[in-house]
Amino acid sequence: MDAKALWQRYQNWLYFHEGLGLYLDVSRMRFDDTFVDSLQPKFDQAFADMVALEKGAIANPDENRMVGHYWLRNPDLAPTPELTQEIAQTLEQIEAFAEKIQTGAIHPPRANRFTDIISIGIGGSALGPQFVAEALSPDFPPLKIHFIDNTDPAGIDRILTQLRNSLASTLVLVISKSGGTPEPRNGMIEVKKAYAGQNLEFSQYAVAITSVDSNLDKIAKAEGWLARFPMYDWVGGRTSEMSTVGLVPAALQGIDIRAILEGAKEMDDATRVADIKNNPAALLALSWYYAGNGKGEKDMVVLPYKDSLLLFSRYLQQLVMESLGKEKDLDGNTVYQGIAVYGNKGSTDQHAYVQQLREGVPNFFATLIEVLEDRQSPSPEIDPGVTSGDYLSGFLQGTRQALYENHRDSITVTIPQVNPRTVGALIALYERAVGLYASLVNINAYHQPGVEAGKKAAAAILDLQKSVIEVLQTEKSPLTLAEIAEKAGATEKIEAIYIILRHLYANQRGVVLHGNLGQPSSLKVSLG
Ligand SMILES: O=P(O)(O)OC[C@H]1O[C@](O)(CO)[C@@H](O)[C@@H]1O
Repeated sequence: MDAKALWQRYQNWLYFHEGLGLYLDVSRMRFDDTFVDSLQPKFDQAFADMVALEKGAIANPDENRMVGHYWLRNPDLAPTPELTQEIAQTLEQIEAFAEKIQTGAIHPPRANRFTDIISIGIGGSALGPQFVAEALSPDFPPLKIHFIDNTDPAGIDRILTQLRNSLASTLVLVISKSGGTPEPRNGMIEVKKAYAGQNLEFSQYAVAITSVDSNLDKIAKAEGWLARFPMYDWVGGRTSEMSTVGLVPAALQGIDIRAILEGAKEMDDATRVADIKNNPAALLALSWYYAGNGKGEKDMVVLPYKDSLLLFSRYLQQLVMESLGKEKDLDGNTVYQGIAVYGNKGSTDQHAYVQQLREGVPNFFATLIEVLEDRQSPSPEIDPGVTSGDYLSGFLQGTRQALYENHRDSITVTIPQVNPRTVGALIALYERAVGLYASLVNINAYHQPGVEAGKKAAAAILDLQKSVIEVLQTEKSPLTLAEIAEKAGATEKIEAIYIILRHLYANQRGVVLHGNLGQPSSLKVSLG
């Protein structure tokens, strides 16, 4: 396409949201009008599905749940007056709590105010809060947030060591919708022990964000924690940033949560429009469908050209991949759907993997995120008439152009600045795009059956570990792996037993391995 035609295509397809100052450019996705027309019936269905979802249909049939994250930013849309009221009241409670914490009206027993937060949670109970903290937390927040988002002992130690001298003024948020996920549970237990180690009464520092009557909720209630905030079954983990999960940590850091909600609401209004060309989420879904042939054949590389948006790709990874990565469609057919997402930030990645994007295997499409405002103050000149921001902007355009010239497609999302409104709008944009795309490919975007399989397998390994220890406790002489497996009634699990024992041995957990560690059949095992 010559320059003139390309400029025309750019103008034809450019989407602009005036209120948010947000642009979306899909002109560098090479679909033609015939392709767009061919998808119109699927889009008609997708728009209709979305209307039903917003009205409270059971859009997550396997779990028999409504899907209501859109109500969080516009409570009047909730299907019952009770829900509308509950959403509004919870928001007020969050704000009141944050204010009391920040002013010291609620303070820890041995300090006049809280200075830090440990946020314990995983997946949707961590990624949104992490993304928002990185994007929006002020340089000197009223409370500084630290995350424990795994069951890695060294990772937990790192946070607890950093906070060793300020634990007495550190608030702990335990965030888990189900209230039973092992990683946050382990984190909570370890953190609780650390507080006990400093003679601090954990309940006076702890806040639970979880479903009413979950295991976590019961513990928090029984122990009299500082506060409990409800999480709703009609909000999925990966779409929970605008529920208590995201809003409590954000408010505590002094982030304007009403502005996040407002930005999301404005975007929700824009993405409700049943017209592909005038709906930015539909334009994204169309582009994704085009890029991957409706089968996820191309990966989505997300490159925000702004350091504070670094975690956007990680956030999107869960939103997109946990929602769209499905074996079965809604009719039970095996479809193996999904879109792989990765990325960090521009122009940093220019010096890492953009070489492959430009010249290597063409198995992706890029999403470039542009932020118009360089910084909040005037920029010094690096060269005469040129600033660092000009370089960043130039690198973005350069990458977009270089990719296009080599037949690599890209989408560009442009926002005026990174602020609570635009961050809320970005989240809402992608939530809706995922929902629409799921309808286009006829899958349930709101369940995650695959994760359960991994959780079950992990639980089975921990059960096996118990059986192996029991076998070793009843045997006086060292045993081979085969003997242990047989006595544990798990001959087919000998490899897992070897890996369990190697881990216990490496951590001085009372297991001794004699023989060549690299030759499992030579090993004899005993309790030391
Ligand atoms: O908030 P919870 O219930 O601890 O779950 C954490 C995460 O685990 C998952 O259920 C599975 O990975 C995610 O969907 C969820 O965000």
